[in-house]
Amino acid sequence: MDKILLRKSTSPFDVKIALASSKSESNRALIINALAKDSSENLLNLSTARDTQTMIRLLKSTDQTADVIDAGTTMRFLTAYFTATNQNKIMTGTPRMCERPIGILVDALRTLGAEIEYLAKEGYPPLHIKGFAEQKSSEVTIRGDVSSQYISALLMIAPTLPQGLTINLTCDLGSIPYIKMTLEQMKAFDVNYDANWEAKTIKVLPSVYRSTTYKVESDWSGASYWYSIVALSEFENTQVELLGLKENSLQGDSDIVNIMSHLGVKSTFTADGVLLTKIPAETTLNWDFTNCPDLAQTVAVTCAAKGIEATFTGIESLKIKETDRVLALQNELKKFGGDLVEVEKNTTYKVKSSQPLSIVNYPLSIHTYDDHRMAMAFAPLAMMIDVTIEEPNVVVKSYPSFWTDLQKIISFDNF
Ligand SMILES: O=C(O)C1=C[C@@H](OP(=O)(O)O)[C@@H](O)[C@H](O)C1
Ligand SMILES: C=C(OP(=O)(O)O)C(=O)O
Repeated sequence: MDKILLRKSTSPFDVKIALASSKSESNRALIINALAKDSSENLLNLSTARDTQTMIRLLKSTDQTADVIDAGTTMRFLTAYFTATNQNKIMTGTPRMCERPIGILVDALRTLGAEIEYLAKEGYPPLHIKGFAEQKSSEVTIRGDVSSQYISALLMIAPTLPQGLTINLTCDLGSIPYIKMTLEQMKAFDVNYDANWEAKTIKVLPSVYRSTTYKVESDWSGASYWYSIVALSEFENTQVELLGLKENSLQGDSDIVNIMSHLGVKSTFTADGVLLTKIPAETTLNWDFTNCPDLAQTVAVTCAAKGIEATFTGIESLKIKETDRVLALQNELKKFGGDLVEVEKNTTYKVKSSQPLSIVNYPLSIHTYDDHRMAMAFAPLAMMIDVTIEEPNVVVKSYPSFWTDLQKIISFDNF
């Protein structure tokens, strides 16, 4: 299936969606559980996302080469895990994965005493983890403005190191909720930490993970596409209940509740999840995505299509994700009269909107750049117009049942 044509929604809907579970929580639970030297049977509701299935496969595999495909957390978390457990492994992935930086994590692991070599370009996968004979330092200093995944990776192995670990963070921190998610999941497995966010230090003493039953929450990043669907639906009585989401979530992307309250969606928490209903939208939005970078594409498409004037900050990290998401958004928003215009170098962007949509070429066809979030962020346009999504299978990275779920509200053709 290399294209899918989504037919414009023609009626209101009232559906319940059993969302995919969070790949971020799942991948942390799997690493921590492996460090607790337990099987994964005590982990409930693990994600079916390819990123998580890849993590499960590679944790079990005895092959020397670990191919993470395009999973960033799997690459970064396993690099630290294989180091801490002194395994001789070659870490690799897709060509794009080999363009996503890992030098900051490798430098930190080398400071701790690991022997790691780059097999192609300095600072990028593929790399060869050769061993970790003895801990040379109990402290590392790393910058926190490139990817929080390096910090999460180091934190999870920290209690298993003979001297424990103190992490000193420099620069402006990004994706902090993901670091807090890591720390909370470590705590769930009985490991404590001492974090001083003012001083930007996190200390973990040598300690033992205690295996426990852990249930993964549904995925708030995946929920964001349903918020966009409700925001863009032309029918006032449309509503969607997303199952398995909690009001007090470990996931920073639960901020979508707040963002969408400005864009026309009300959230009401229920016994089973959250009910989304339509409310009037505001005309402008200013949002800093530093703590929720994965929501930026969803919100950009929603604002562009709804005619909401939006200013985005904190989206620098989008350039080093599955694709350069800033460029991908610019290219695709332009196809219906929108854009993402850089107004201050690398810091501030304005979403150009188009109301009514001004389609440059019919039929509207969205290129997805091997990025699941491009496919899912543009799919809600089907509330307003027929739209083709190219390479729709990309969604398997985080939300394999996305198209099946979408079929509950609209019809579409595969080709
Ligand atoms: O730790 C995690 O689970 C993630 C952290 C974020 O990455 P960065 O820290 O690189 O922003 C996020 O974009 C990614 O989808 C998942
Ligand atoms: C950036 C993402 O994932 P990762 O960095 O883990 O590949 C994502 O899922 O949007």
